[in-house]
Amino acid sequence: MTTVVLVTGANSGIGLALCERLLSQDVDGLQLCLACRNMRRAQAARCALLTSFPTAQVALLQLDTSSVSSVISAAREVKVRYNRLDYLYLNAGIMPNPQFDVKAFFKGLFSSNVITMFATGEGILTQKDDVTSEGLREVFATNLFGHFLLIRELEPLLCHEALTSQVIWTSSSNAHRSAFNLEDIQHFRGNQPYSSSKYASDLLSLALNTRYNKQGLYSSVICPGFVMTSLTYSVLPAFPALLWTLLMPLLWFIRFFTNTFTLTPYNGAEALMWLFGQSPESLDPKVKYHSLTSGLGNNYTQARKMDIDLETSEALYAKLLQLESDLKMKLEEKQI
Ligand SMILES: NC(=O)C1=CN([C@@H]2O[C@H](COP(=O)(O)OP(=O)(O)OC[C@H]3O[C@@H](n4cnc5c(N)ncnc54)[C@H](OP(=O)(O)O)[C@@H]3O)[C@@H](O)[C@H]2O)C=CC1
Ligand SMILES: CC(C)CCC[C@@H](C)[C@H]1CC[C@H]2C3=C(CC[C@]12C)[C@@]1(C)CCC(=O)C[C@@H]1CC3
Repeated sequence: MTTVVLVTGANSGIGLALCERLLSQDVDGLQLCLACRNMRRAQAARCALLTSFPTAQVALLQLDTSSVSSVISAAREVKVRYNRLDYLYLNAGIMPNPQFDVKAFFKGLFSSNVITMFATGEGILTQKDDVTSEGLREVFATNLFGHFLLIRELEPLLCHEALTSQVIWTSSSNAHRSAFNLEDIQHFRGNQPYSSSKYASDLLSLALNTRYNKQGLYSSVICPGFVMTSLTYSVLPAFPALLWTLLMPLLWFIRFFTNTFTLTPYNGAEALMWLFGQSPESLDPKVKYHSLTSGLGNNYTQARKMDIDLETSEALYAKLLQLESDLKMKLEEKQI
C-alpha cells in the first residue's frame, strides 16, 4: 500500500514542518510530493528532509497557486505521476504588504478584547493587494482560487468509490465573515484580502463536503495558531528576526493567556498531523481544527465551530465555478 500526500507551500514554515512530522511518523509507503513555486527553495527543503530521512520518497512539483496555467500544468503532471491522491494539504499562502495599526494595537492592549486581538489579529492588520498577470487579485488567487482549481483538476485522483481522500486547508483565526463579501469575492474593494480569502476557504471547504463526500472526498480546515514564520515576520518589518528571538520569553509568557501562540512551525502543524490520523467520515464539516499549545508547551488539537452557513458556501461555489469557466475560456482563446 502507498499513501500519496501532496503539500502546497512545502518549502518553508508550517508546510515544511508538516513534511518533517509526516516523515518522522514512518508511515508505510509514504510518497510525499512538495508542490512549490520556488524550485531552488524546494530543492533545499527536499535535501534537508532527505538528510534526516535518507530512505524517504520525496518528490518535487513546480506549482504557483496564483497562476491558472501553472495550476493546470501541475495537475496534469500529478495525474501522470500518481494514480491516486490520499491527502492534499492546501497550505500555500501569502499576506502581502501587511500594515500594522500601532494605535489600534495599544488601544486593544488596554481593552477587554486583548485576548481576541492576540488570538486573531482582529482590528490591527490590513494589507495592500496586487493583481496577477491573469487579472486576479493576488491574495485571492494564491490562497483560495488556485487551490480550488487544483482540486477540480485533480478530481479523478481524489474521487474514488472505494477509497477516501482528504483535502486539508491551512486557514486562520484571522478569517472573519465581516471581511468577506459575496458580491466581491476577490476583495477588490476592501483592505483585508487575507482575512477574506481565509473566510472563503472555510466556506469552500463546507461546499466541497456537500458536493464530494458521496464520491469519497472530504475537506477540512485548520488554524495553526500564531506561528513565527516569514509570513508573520513581515507584519513588523522594522523588527529583524533577531528582535523576534529576543521577544520569545514575552511570547511564551503570553501563551499562558492564549494557547493560540503555538509559535513554532512544528507546533503549528499539530492539527494538520492530527487530521492525518483521523477517519474523514468522523470529521465535522462546520468546525475548524485548531493547533494549540498550552502554557507548559504541550500541543493539542481542538475543534471550534465556524461562523459559516450552507447558503453562502453554495453561492461562493457557484461564483468560483463561473470564474473557472471564464478563465479557462480566456486561456483557450490565447492558445488558439
Ligand atoms: N504563520 C502564522 O501565524 C499563520 C499562518 N497561516 C497560514 O499558514 C500557511 C503557511 O504559512 P507560513 O508557514 O506561516 O508562512 P511561509 O511564508 O513560511 O510559507 C508560505 C508558503 O507558501 C508558499 N507560497 C506563497 N505563494 C505561493 C504561490 N503563489 N504558489 C505556491 N506556493 C506559494 C511559499 O513559497 P515561496 O517560498 O515560493 O514564497 C511558502 O512555502 C499560509 O496559508 C498562512 O496563511 C495561518 C494562520 C497563522
Ligand atoms: C511584539 C509582540 C509582543 C506582539 C506582537 C503583536 C502582533 C504583531 C501579533 C499579535 C497576534 C498576531 C497574529 C498574526 C500576526 C501577528 C500578530 C498580529 C496573524 C494575523 C498572522 C496571520 C494569521 O493567519 C493569523 C495570525 C493571528 C495572530
